[in-house]
Amino acid sequence: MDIIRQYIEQIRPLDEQAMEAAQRRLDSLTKPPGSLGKLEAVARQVAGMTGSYETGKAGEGILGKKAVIVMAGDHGVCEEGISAFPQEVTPQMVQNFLNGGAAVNVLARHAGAEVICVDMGVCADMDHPGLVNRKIRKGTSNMAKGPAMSKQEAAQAVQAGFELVGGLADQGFRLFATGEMGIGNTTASSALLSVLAGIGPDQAAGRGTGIDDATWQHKQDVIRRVIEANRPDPHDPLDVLAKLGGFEIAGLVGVILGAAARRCPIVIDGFISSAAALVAARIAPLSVGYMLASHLSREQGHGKLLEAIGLAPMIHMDMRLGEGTGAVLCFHLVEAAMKIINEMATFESAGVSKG
Ligand SMILES: Cc1cc2ncn([C@H]3O[C@H](COP(=O)(O)O)[C@@H](O)[C@H]3O)c2cc1C
Ligand SMILES: O=C(O)c1cccnc1
Repeated sequence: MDIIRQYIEQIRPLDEQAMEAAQRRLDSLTKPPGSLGKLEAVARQVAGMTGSYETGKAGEGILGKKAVIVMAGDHGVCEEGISAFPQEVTPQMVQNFLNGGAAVNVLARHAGAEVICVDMGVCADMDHPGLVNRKIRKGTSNMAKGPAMSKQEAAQAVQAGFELVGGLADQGFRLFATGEMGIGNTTASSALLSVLAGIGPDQAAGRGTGIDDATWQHKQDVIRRVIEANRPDPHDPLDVLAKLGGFEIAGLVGVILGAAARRCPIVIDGFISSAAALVAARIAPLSVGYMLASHLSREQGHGKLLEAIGLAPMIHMDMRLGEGTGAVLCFHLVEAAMKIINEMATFESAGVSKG
């Protein structure tokens, strides 16, 4: 797909000089070298993304405005009985996001971030002034019987996410998080992990919204059937995404690539967001430099997913919700890291003796 090739070409490696300057600055601050651990690593990485550690001039936040992009879509594979909740919860939760009552809304308000809610393929007619409509189709096809999406639909969803982030960057947004809503999407994400990382469904699939033992075994069988029915090519990430993904997952792939193309940090949420991140990493390996993994979800397989991308999570909070909740929580840490590198006194300015 030509458009995706163009996106890949827009993603540049991290700026090594800016990272070295950040490291020198970190080592000049009034603390033993390296003593702020991952906060220092985050500050250095963000400097590599943006080209300088000297942020804070943008006004709204130390990096600029911040947004969590919550993409929603339904999944045909729900017909197979793989979730503890019915499909109508997807549009009901979208309404909840729009009313400001979901967990991600509360945490986004706490972090001073906007929630951008996007209909990528919800199985209902949604009409609300606050909802971004990028609906590809009302729900994917049942991937236990054939491809979830056509390759063209998957590319269209990636394009929607990429363009959305570009538009937000034009409005001064500089720090992004991924979020999603879609009953059944842990099944799609587990199937993506299984094929892209070569892990059996018994290791790749977790309990999602909280299924019992029998349903968990059944979910693994469904994933085996899904892979058998589609035979995706593990070396063709767009093929895997189209056959086993979802509209919201494909949209998030575009969001991640779009943030990387704009040299903005993209904080990755839990299991489903990380499945999108793995697809993005396989499409454009340089995009990994712009990713910050937020938390380690309780969902089985999340650790392996992050390992396959080469990311380490910032926090362990025993969360397993999605929506972008863990990622938004980590906005505080990313901003804290940038404040440390910009605002701390140096040994010289504070007159503190070096060791
Ligand atoms: C009320 C409610 C709110 C949610 N917010 C996120 N999810 C999470 O659960 C779903 C995935 O789990 P599964 O694959 O088992 O269906 C996704 O929508 C995910 O975002 C929710 C689920 C529910 C029930
Ligand atoms: O980690 C997640 O994102 C997750 C886990 C279970 C259910 N929904 C989301």
